[in-house]
Amino acid sequence: KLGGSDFGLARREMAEAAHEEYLAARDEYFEKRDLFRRFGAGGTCQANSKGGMESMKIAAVETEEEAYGIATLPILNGKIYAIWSPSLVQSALRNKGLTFDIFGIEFAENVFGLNKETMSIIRGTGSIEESLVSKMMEYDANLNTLVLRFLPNIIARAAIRNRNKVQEALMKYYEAGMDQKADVAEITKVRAKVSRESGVKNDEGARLEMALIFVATTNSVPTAYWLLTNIWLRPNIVDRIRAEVAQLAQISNRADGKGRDLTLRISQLEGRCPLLASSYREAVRLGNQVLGTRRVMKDTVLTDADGTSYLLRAGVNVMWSAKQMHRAADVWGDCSDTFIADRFLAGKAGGIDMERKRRVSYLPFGGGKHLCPGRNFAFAEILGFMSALVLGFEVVGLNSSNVRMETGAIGDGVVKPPADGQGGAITIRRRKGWEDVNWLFVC
Ligand code: HEM
Repeated sequence: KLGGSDFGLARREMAEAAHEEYLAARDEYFEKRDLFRRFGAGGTCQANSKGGMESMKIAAVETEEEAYGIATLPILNGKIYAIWSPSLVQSALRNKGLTFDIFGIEFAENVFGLNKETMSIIRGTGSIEESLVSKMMEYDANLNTLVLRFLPNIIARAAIRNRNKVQEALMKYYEAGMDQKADVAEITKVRAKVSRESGVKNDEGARLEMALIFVATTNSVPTAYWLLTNIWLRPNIVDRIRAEVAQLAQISNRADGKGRDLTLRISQLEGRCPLLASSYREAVRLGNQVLGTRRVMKDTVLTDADGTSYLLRAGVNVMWSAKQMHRAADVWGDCSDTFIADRFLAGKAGGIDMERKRRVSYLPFGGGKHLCPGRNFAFAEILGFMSALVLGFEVVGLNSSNVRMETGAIGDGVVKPPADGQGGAITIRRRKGWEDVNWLFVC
């Protein structure tokens, strides 16, 4: 049965198997390299410093230096480069010879159903109704069926049906020119203006704008879920964060006599609510399982922190796993799989070296040219939401056995919680004495 939760399960199993294979390939590689090294015959992945060899070629390995951080993995008829050295990933992110554009463009064509004309413009140039929210979420849940590009009308029916509903609503919106009204967010206005000026037709522009809704929600919503559940499973953390947020709340009686206004200044959250900010970074660290991807556009040399250089051949894809980097025990400690709310508080890393290692290994928002432009917005919306929740609401019925972070499905950036209500129901209600509060957020 290719649909619904069975398909979701199969995708998770595929992703788990892929992750296991990735780790097994890395271990096998380390093991073989040590063997080669012992016999003095060569390694499976050769540093480039002695003559510009492609990584993975057998050649003499003379030194007993640290394990190489990259290797070639055979895949179907080709190969990919898999990187597990955090500093080499950083080097890949900064390098202009590697790009994500190609994948982004292919992804947009498939999953937003754009026509050839719009795609050629993109290649050349380089408020939703309540009911549409669930359509968007169903689309997101079934997105991977579309990404497969295999018989989409059969296996991606749910994704296409929900995509159509959202896009029809967007078309009405853009065709009526509502995006240019005074109270519309600047990002919406500017994007629509740019796409019109580039020659994208209104209906296609509307299809394309689904991308903004997609990128703005697909990772933020599950991240908010992992933050909420992990905080509320620890009552003492709720109390401590509540105390942090309470000192920022500016409360005044409303002029119309209808309760009180409570204003929270988002720009103060980072500096004055350190435990809340640390909990957010910890939820991001654990929930983010993104597979970073780049295409090597021309032969490119990457250099690792130890000075080892590798030649990467044009046309090959490069991948790395944020999950592996975010959970490496030598960086995050033995409890690297556990949520520790104060892990990111100043001075908790255990010295400057560890702090540096953590910084290099923390890649939830990618980097380089494609560094997520929504990361500060995500911080503001998730911490704003959470600070109001912790101050004025209580969460009832959360059960730790229902909060299960499994391996994400292929294509997931942030792993989604169990679907179809399998994570159990909870109730969110106003705290006593906070029923009359109207929440205001300013930057
Ligand atoms: C916790 C929330 C979020 C996470 C974990 C996240 C993560 C990411 C990652 C990993 C990338 C790819 C970067 C790379 O390959 O180097 C990305 C790209 C992107 N994100 Fe986010 N993101 C989040 C929230 C948002 C929000 C709220 C928006 C918009 C409002 C957004 C807009 C984008 C866009 C437009 C790109 C493409 C950038 C490009 O290709 O140049 N993201 N994000």
